[in-house]
Amino acid sequence: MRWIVFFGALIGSIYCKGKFSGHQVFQIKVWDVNQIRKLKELVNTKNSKLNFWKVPATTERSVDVVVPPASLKLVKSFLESHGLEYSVSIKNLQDLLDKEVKEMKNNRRKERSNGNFNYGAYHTLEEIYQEMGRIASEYPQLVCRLQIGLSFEKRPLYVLKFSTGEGKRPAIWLNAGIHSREWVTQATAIWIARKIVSDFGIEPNITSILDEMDIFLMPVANPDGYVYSQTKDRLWRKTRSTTPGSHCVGVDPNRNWDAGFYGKGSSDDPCSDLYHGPKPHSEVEVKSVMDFIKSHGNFKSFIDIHSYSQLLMFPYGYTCTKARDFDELYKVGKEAANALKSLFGTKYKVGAICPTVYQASGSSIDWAYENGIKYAFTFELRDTGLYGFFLPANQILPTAQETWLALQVIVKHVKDHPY
Ligand SMILES: CC(C)C[C@H](C(=O)O)[C@H](C)S
Ligand SMILES: [Zn+2]
Repeated sequence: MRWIVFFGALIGSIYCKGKFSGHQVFQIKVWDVNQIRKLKELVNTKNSKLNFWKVPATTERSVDVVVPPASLKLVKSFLESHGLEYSVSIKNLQDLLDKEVKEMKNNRRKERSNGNFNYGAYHTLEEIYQEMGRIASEYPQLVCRLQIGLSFEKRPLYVLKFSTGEGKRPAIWLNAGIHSREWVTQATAIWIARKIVSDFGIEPNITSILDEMDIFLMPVANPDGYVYSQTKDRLWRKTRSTTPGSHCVGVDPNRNWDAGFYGKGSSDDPCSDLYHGPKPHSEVEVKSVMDFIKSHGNFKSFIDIHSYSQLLMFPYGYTCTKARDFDELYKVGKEAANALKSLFGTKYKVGAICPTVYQASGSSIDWAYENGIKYAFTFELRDTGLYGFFLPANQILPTAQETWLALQVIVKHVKDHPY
């Protein structure tokens, strides 16, 4: 009898095993270009089922890769045989996932009983959309929740507009969650929404900015992907659109913009996480933002919030040629990174995308910059790989608070340097 129970439990555990059970994250040090070349071989190993969170790019940047249990031996011998130093930053990815799920469930119970939105927790799309609606209804003179379209799976694309005036005033676009698995970005964005309404009229900086400019904030730029990352695959990055002739789903919404589209640093393989899509703005989530910004016609800044690596970057990504405003953007970026660091000492690297990380074609800020929006920046929030996309919820508030300091530097510079 006991054997049956044992096998039942074993099978049960196999079928109930989490998707990431036994998956480890290796952080690989890269010291020279030869090692980068070697690691690129690993990236291109078909069916290795490796999920690269940070791809081999520069010698200043470690490579983070999720290794499934079946590939642990192979990867370790590959690294050791090529003299590549590595550490195991996450011993069992499933443990972090289980913790996240448990914390979200506990938090949901608390919020249902006390009716408050806990900004230090991760939320579902529905909860974030509800909080956006609540903020708009609490401060109707200052903010409204706009719908700029529907996602591929017909979910609303909501934006909060903060404005104290009429017409098409000079405006700033704050984008978050374009890559669904980067959960700290959606959480940071909804915290910023609450911060703006709480501080307006009290804190001089945001008050003076909103006296002259409008802010548009989109906490979840890829809602379908976000729901999928919460219900099916925590590491989902792309949209959920289907590609005729391919069994693979989704387009990388940060390779789908019409700026260097199709170029190096994107992929034409629908199964790649960097798939640029069949044409520029093929993704309704991207086209809706582009159409809104173009029809408005008076945006002066576009800031796209991602995670992770602690970087503050500006154009270009599709080429390593310097942008004409390189010096000014670098200076503003450095000031913003210093402001961020002043709170908890969190260090950010500042630079143009291509030389700082890798060539990335079709990115949002390259499109913005090439369409006359000079102050275009991409943030990569915490951390540098200890937790990566699984940043614990207890780091949401400090991340949001420090990021807000940096954003205020940028937005104040935009206000003080009209063009
Ligand atoms: C502009 C690029 C380098 C940003 C990056 C990406 O889209 O790969 C995100 C941080 S995931
Ligand atoms: Zn991203």
